[in-house]
Amino acid sequence: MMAVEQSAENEKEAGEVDSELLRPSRRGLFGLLGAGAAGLALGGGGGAALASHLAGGSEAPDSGSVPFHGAHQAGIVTPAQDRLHFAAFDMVSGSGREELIALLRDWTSAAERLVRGQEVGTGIEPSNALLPPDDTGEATGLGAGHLTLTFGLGRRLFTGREGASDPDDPFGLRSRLPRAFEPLPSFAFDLLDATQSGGDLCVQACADDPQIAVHAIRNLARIAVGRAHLSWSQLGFGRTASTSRRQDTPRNLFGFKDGTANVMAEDTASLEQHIWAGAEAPEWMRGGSYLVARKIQMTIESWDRASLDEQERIIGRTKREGGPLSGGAEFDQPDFEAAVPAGDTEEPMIDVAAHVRLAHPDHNGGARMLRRGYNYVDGSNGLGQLGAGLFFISFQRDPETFVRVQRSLKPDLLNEYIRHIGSGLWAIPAGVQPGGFIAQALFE
Ligand SMILES: C=CC1=C(C)c2cc3[nH]c(cc4nc(cc5[nH]c(cc1n2)c(C)c5CCC(=O)O)C(CCC(=O)O)=C4C)c(C)c3C=C
Ligand SMILES: [Fe+2]
Repeated sequence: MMAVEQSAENEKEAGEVDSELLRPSRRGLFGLLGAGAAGLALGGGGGAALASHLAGGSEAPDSGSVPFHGAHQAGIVTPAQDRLHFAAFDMVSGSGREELIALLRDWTSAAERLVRGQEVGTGIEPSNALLPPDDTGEATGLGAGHLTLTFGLGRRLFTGREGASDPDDPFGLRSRLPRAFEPLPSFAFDLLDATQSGGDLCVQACADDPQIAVHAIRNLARIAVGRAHLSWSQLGFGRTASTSRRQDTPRNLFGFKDGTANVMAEDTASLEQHIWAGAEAPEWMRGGSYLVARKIQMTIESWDRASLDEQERIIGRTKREGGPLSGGAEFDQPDFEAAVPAGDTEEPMIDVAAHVRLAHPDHNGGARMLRRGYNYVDGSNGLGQLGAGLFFISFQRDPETFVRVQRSLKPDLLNEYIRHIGSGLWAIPAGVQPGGFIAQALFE
């Protein structure tokens, strides 16, 4: 026990120890000797930890690490980190069930290390210097940065390629398709770009540091080579939702607080009711969820020319405090019946086409989702306009929730300033157990 603590203590400084191996300082040497001594006292275990150090990894999680294993995948109710790298992958044609399972196993092993702030595989030093290192190295020394990796399965894995002649069931999953996993319909005003939509698999990498999230996707893409390829990805730089009451509400690129009325981690009853798939779902999906991603371009230059009154009318909340226009503070309930006299008649304080009215559960049969989106800026278009917007992500027990809310946003005043340009829907299987792999129950 003492020896385990000792090796864990040493491993806390794994990044330091690794670099110190190349240029051993007194402190580095002492750390290694300490680990070595502990290894001798322990026998195999401590020795393995030292061997792991020498191989460029550490076995103890970094203090900023979020556990990978659990009943649900991390990265849903985890307090939203500030950085995103979202990636969609397509299985290479000709690959089948065996390749898919092998890929999910390999991604699991890599993810278990990455979220602990460890290098993948044998790290940045290969066993043979003539070979490329297993890990690309740019996150070495950065720690875990609260990295979460959330894996999703696209509908095509179950249904086969569109237009392919029956029986096209390359992954043997046709009979496992959940009833709720219907494709998203097209919505009014959609201007979707196929090169930024869909995918057989998705990985949502969130972290405190963009380099950690980018490193994770890059290394998962390398591991996938020959089985799946990266089809598109999106960087996000500022969370646009809180997923815990402990977090302050952030702002989107329209400058409004976003994520106020979200389903929060502390609200376990709402999570059970609205976010986690339950008895209605096949067993492998229970405890999972559905992820909808929408890349929504925001015409921020025209928004910036709208008056404050107009901006607040469109959203239905005040810009500074985020309180409902019917009165009260940020977390007070909006009163959609509240009205003010206007000539001979009355005018609702929250416009009939304000975003929060149309998106509110009262307007959608009680439907609720957990929003976890990010701001993005992809550069500019050469006409003085930023390619900027919201990479909207929501988790819900049934994709129908998103469909319902998005349909009710048809008359939304916001639509004049936004365009949906990318879209995807993935089934997010339940969490991974130690020794298991992503979506294991689907293949049993
Ligand atoms: C289909 C779902 C939604 C899309 C797409 C969407 C896009 C979108 N939203 C904002 C800004 C805000 N949204 C706010 C609230 C809000 N939005 C949705 C759903 C979608 N938004 C919901 C369910 C809610 C909560 C409604 C409620 O229960 O009151 C707010 C207000 C603050 C908040 O509660 O988060 C803002 C601001 C933008 C800019 C946008 C597309 C670019
Ligand atoms: Fe919204």
